Amino acid sequence: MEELKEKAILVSVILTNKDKQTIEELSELAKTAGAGVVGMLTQKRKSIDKTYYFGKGKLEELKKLIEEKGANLVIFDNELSGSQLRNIEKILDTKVIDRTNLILDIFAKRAKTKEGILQVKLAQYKYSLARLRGLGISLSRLGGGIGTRGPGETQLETDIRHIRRSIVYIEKQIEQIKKHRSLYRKRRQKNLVPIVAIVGYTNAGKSTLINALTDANTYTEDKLFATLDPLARKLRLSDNKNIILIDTVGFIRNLPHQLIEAFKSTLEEIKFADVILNAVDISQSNYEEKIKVTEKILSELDYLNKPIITVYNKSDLLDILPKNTENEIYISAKNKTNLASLIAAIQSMLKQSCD
Ligand SMILES: Nc1nc2c(ncn2[C@@H]2O[C@H](COP(=O)(O)OP(=O)(O)OP(=O)(O)O)[C@@H](O)[C@H]2O)c(=O)[nH]1
Ligand SMILES: [Mg+2]
Repeated sequence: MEELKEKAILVSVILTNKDKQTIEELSELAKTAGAGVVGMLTQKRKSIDKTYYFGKGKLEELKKLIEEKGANLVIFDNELSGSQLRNIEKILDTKVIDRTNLILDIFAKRAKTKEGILQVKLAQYKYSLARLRGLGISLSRLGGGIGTRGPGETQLETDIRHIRRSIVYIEKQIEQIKKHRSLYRKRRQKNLVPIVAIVGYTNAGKSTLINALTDANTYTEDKLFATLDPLARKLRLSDNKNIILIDTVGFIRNLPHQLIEAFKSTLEEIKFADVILNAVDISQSNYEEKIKVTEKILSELDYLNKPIITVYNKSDLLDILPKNTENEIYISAKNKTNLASLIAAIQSMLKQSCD
């Protein structure tokens, strides 16, 4: 029997001209999370409405669209505050979530290892805490003092306390796992095996590439965030030297900061890389923007000073294959095209960084 899907309407408030393509990505995210997209609504605005995020007229239009399409979920491309979520939900009488929550949900579904699960939980708790705190402020603004201390507020306080305690508990567990991880790393470093980390926008083909280069059987899928946990695989080069290839979680524009925070220990694997491969899906028209997103996240993590090879993947979908340069290699991980050039580029980059 087919799974009963949530029927979602996507809403995007466009504040700048650059925001155009994000609703398509939101649609991919919604599908990855298992929702069916039944409608889309966009609005251009100069500024954000504090109470409803966007205009009230548009909100009425959205309500009609929900009825018309029989939708039971509304997903906002923009990040909403706790009180905005609540206000919109009240008017629409339908579940409302924002992009951050959607991404967190996908991560929660994908997480398999203990560390992955803990990291996602941590991010989700931090997300909830921020939303609840916002509500706390808006509730206390309703007047404060006698009469406003209803059971609702008490419940809110209990919830906040519970979440805070859970956060501390999870952080301790993650710290423990981190220690184990660094032991492994030290052992690897002792063996002086160079590390090559594959990073890049989600769905660029990172896991396919690691599979093509080694006999790893990493999970790949034409969905966003197929990989959450870093996977290390040994690759023996022609000179009989080994390198370690590391697959990493995919990046996305406006990656929720709670997730970057929570996944810092996983992303730390990149810190110990000798060379970074930035995998890019060259078949996408906006691939340059995606390179920038990856570079921005790398720079936020302070890893941009490492030698980087840009690996233009999916070049089988191009009509003409552009020429490789020293740090730009065109490959097809799927067809295993040009992998020898990529390995040669890695070797030469490693040599340079050792000299
Ligand atoms: N045409 C073509 N498709 C490819 C190529 N490499 C990967 N793909 C497809 O692109 C999709 C994503 O591949 P993955 O390897 O899962 O991508 P990823 O970067 O690991 O994605 P996340 O783990 O979600 O961040 C899959 O459907 C692959 O089959 C390629 O060289 N050519
Ligand atoms: Mg992957």
